[in-house]
Amino acid sequence: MEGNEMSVAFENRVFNRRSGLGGGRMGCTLITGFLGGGKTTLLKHLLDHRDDLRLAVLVNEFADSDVDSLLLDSARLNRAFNLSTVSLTHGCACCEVSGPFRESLQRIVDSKHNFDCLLIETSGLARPDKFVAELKEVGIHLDLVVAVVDAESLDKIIKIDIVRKQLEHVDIVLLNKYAHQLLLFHHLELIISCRCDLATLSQISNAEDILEELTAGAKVVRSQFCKVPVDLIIDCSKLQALNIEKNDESMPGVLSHESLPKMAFQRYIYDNSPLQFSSSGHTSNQPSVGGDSFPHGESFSSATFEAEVPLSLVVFQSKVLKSMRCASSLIRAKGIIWFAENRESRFVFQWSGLKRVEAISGQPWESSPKSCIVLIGTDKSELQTIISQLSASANPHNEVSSEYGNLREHAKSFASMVASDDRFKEPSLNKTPLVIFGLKGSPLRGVKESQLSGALMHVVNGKGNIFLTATTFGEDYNLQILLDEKSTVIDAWSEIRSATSIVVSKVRSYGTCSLTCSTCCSLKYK
Ligand SMILES: Nc1nc2c(ncn2[C@@H]2O[C@H](COP(=O)(O)OP(=O)(O)OP(=O)(O)O)[C@@H](O)[C@H]2O)c(=O)[nH]1
Repeated sequence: MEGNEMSVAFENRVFNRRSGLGGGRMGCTLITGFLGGGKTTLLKHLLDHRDDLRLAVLVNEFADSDVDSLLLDSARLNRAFNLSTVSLTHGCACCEVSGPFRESLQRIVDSKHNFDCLLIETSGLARPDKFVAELKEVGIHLDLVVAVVDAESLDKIIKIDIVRKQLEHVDIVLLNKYAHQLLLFHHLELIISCRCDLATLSQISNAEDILEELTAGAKVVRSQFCKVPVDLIIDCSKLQALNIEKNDESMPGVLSHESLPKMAFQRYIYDNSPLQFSSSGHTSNQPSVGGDSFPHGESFSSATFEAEVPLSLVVFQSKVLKSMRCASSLIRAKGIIWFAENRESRFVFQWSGLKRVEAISGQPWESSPKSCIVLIGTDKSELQTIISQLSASANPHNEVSSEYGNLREHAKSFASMVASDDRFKEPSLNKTPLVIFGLKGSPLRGVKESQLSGALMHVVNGKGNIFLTATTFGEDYNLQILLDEKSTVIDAWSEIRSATSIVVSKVRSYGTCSLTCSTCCSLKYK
């Protein structure tokens, strides 16, 4: 597929139809914000908590890939809610896809589904103003522009021109990756998770100062994982409550489609050995990184890596992550990974904000497994290096490394160290050299295993010396570590232990458990 990927999902629920929220008129919310702030997280939250709202969803991706629909799991949504997906290609939505974008809007307007609200997620590098003009053309009334902002990194990214532009005309800003301390009084569990989250109080107040200056009176709402009331984002009646009037004319439609340079994006498809990369219809033996200079004052490039053979986790953590950490211009990476060491699981890989890295698997493959990773940055050569390392990690013979004998020995001794620490659950080893382990939760204290182990993963991966992946199945949340030849077991264990102390001390500082609970006591939370 060429060009930009935009998907339109139509919810086709024929039961319980109501008239649209705005007295028969379909509402429309535009979700904007820089790369990695949490727009897709907000969309997921809205879809999961929409009750009987009939939503049309339109997602725009900067890169030449449908990775966002993979991350949103639109295949599952389509099946569960009878959604249909339409792909729109070619270019960045704010510049080049006005034709397909308008066609999609028209389909929504003409559809018999009587949608309550259209949600549009712009790409993290899009200016919202062009969308506004297109909406106006097809007669869709824009109710709200919501920006999702990474509270931890706002002071760094605010220097980027597009970030400032995105915030100029918003009604609501979700200052994300933080949860307010007052939640303590509602539910202990939330205060604990907030204390394990990313932004500090000083980063929050700094971000609020920046937003006050830039957004001219937008309502700023602190959030964690974008967990805000759905009607804040969707219910048009909220507009009155917030005293916000959206006038389409207030958004400057300054971008002229014709005057903008054409944006070309390339994708790389790993096609077995010898390496072949195809990019926008042309094939080359040399990987090269796509993306022209960005027409909004910054120069961003994107590259997509795809492989239909599994990637070696050993190589991924020793080479790919290393090259990502060395790439100072890498801003965002995301995608789905098929690891040779854990073939049944589909890992969602995320690199965002201040180099936060996670790889979490919760679902088996629903179609043929493959990896698809999108990279966005400002230096093409750095993206190229990462692409080369990704290619090197592809395991065309689909075989598990012959070195696994040694790695298994490492795994066994690491597992015995974990087993000796009573803050951890009993570790296990599977047939690959992965050690599966995790922190104990405390149900009486309202501390879930997933919160503690998730926080541990962020602390450890944030430091960058070792790499933890995670698998989730319902309430179960397990971490996984693969100790390759370079990482010594003792160093890895000492790093995990000190990160555990950080995570546990946060719980101890803020928890107020008055129960005599053996789990808490054994976790030393008191
Ligand atoms: N710790 C933490 N992580 C968060 C929070 N909200 C989102 N994330 C993580 O941040 C990463 C990026 O979130 P996305 O929702 O994909 O961000 P996005 O704005 O859609 O990113 P682009 O599509 O690249 O523009 C993911 O790993 C999320 O799980 C939060 O409140 N706290």
